[in-house]
Amino acid sequence: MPGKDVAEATLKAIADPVRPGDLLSSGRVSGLVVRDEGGVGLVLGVEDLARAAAQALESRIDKALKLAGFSSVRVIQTADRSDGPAPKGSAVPGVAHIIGVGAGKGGVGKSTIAVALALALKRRGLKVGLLDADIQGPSVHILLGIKERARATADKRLIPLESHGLKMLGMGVMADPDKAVAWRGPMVAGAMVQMATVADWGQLDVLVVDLPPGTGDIHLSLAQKLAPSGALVVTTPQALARADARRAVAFFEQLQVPVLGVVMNMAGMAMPDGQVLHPFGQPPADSGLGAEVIANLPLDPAVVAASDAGAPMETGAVAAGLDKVAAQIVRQLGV
Ligand SMILES: Nc1ncnc2c1ncn2[C@@H]1O[C@H](COP(=O)(O)OP(=O)(O)OP(=O)(O)O)[C@@H](O)[C@H]1O
Repeated sequence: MPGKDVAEATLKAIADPVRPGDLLSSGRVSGLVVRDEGGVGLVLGVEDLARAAAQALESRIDKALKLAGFSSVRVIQTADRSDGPAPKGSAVPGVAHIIGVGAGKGGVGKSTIAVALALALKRRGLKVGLLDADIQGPSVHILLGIKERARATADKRLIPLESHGLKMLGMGVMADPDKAVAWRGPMVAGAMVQMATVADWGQLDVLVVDLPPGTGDIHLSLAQKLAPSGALVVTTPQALARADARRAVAFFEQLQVPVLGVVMNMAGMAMPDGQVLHPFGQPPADSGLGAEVIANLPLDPAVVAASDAGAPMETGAVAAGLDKVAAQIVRQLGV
C-alpha cells in the first residue's frame, strides 16, 4: 500500500498551473491524508483558478495518484474564506450553525463533552440537535439513555429522537446499528452526511456533531458538505493526546473550519482531602496546540456514573465548565 511519502512525491511532480513551484511547495494542496485501506484525501485551494482549470487540475491529481497505486482519491476544492465575513449558516436547511466536536485521540471524553456542550447550549435557551457522526463506534445514544430507534416520515425523512431537551440522530439509533462496522471510509462519510441532511431537524440554532477520533473522511465531508461554523477539539493534558490534538487542530484549519477552542478534559481530580491529583499530567502553561484552551475540566467520577446511567450531568464542575464554553461559542458565532 503506498504511503504518505508516495502521495507527496506524486504531488511534488506536478507543477502548479499558476503559482511558482509544485502543488505542495505552492501551498495549493493541504490536508493530505493517507488511509490504511489505500485511499488518499486532500484539500485543493482553487481561489485563483477558473472553474475549468480547477476541474482539469483535480482530474490530473486523481489520475496521478491512482497511477501511483492509491485505490481511491478524494479531492475537496475550497476557495480561501479566511478574510471572508463571519459564518453565514450551515448547509442543512433550518439549522443555523453546525459545530463539530473532534479529538485527535480516542477515549479523551469527546462524546461526553459533545453531549455536555449540547446540553449547555440548550440551557441558554437555544434549540439544539446532536448528531453522532462516529458511525462505527456510536455512543451518544447511550450517554443520553436512548433505547428507541429512529423512524422515518412518509417521504423517507428521518425523524430525530428527543431526549433531555435535545434532538438526536446517529448510527446507534438506526434499525441495524452494527451494519456499518465493515463499511469503507466513503460509505461511512456518506451515512453521516445523509443523517445530517435527510432528517427533519425542524429549526435548530445549533447542531453539535460528535466526530470520530482522528482525521478522516467524515471530517472532510463535514467541511465540504455541511458548511460548519466551527469545531471544538477535546484532549486530555497527556502529551500523547496533545500531540494528536495538535494534528486535529491543524487539520480543521487546513479544511478552513475555524477552531473555536480546545477543551482540556480530565485536567485534574479533586480528592476528599482537598488535594488535586493529575492522572493525565498537569495542563501545561503553553499547550502548544495552535488554538486557545478555552476550558480545563476536572476528572469527575460522577460523570462516569451519569454516563453509564444515560443521565448526563447538568450540574457540577464539568457542566459549569461547559456553560462557559457555550457562552464563548455563542459570542463567537453571534447566535
Ligand atoms: N471529565 C470527565 N470525568 C470523568 N470521566 C470522564 C470525563 N470525561 C469523559 N469521561 C469518561 O471517559 C470515558 C471516555 O469518554 P468518551 O466515550 O466520551 O470518550 P471519546 O473520546 O468520545 O471516546 P471514543 O474515541 O472511543 O469515542 C468514558 O467512560 C467517560 O464517562
